[in-house]
Amino acid sequence: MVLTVYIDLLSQPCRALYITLKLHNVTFKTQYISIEKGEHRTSEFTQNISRFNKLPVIDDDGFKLTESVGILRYLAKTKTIRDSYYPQDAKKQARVDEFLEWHHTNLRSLCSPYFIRKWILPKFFGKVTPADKLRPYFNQMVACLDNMERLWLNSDGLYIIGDQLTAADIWAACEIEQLTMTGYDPKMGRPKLAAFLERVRNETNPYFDEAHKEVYEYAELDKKNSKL
Ligand SMILES: N[C@@H](CCC(=O)N[C@@H](CS)C(=O)NCC(=O)O)C(=O)O
Repeated sequence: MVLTVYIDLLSQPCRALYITLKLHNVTFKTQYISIEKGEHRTSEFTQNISRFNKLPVIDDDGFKLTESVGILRYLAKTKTIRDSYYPQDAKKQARVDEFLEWHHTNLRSLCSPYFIRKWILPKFFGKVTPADKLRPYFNQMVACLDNMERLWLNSDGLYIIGDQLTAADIWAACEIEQLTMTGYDPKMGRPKLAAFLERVRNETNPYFDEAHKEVYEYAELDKKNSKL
């Protein structure tokens, strides 16, 4: 049975997984689930797909798995994933994992709270967070992006780890790119981050743009609306 992937491309880990699969020519069937419409919270989803009610989820011939990084590691063992992308050598793999772990407790934990309050809650649920309540979330996102610039992109390498694209770059770029939907430009004042994002996009296109189609459309729309 062909690998089935349950995703919503407005979700960062879903985009990272989608790009990974496309980059490696893995055959898969996409099952789009709308988080906005609550399709991940139906009893059918809970019973048959995932009790965690989160995306992405894969179903590989009846083997269902959640957590994008866990899925990446499973794919690296069961499909043809380039060694440079998720290396099998213990030390090289540990470097990619080092970033992926940092990502979850930093980029994701410190940037998405602002993204959720500034964009998701008003857009989909009509819940507006007052500016003074938003400020601490904004500040923690800015500090985290500064750390990305200062701590991870401070070497002469082209990517987060050396000169070759790894999964770390995709997980990072997908997280950072979505912040543009809030009207904030993460590249501004961060030249290394700007060059990095451009490089990742160029290296992985057309898949990066395919995955980010809705993100770009919303970012453009919000830019226009904020000018009105
Ligand atoms: N750590 C998980 C995160 C999964 C996650 O939080 N997915 C979000 C979308 S980005 C989701 O499904 N949210 C739906 C909800 O919480 O209701 C991963 O990397 O896969």
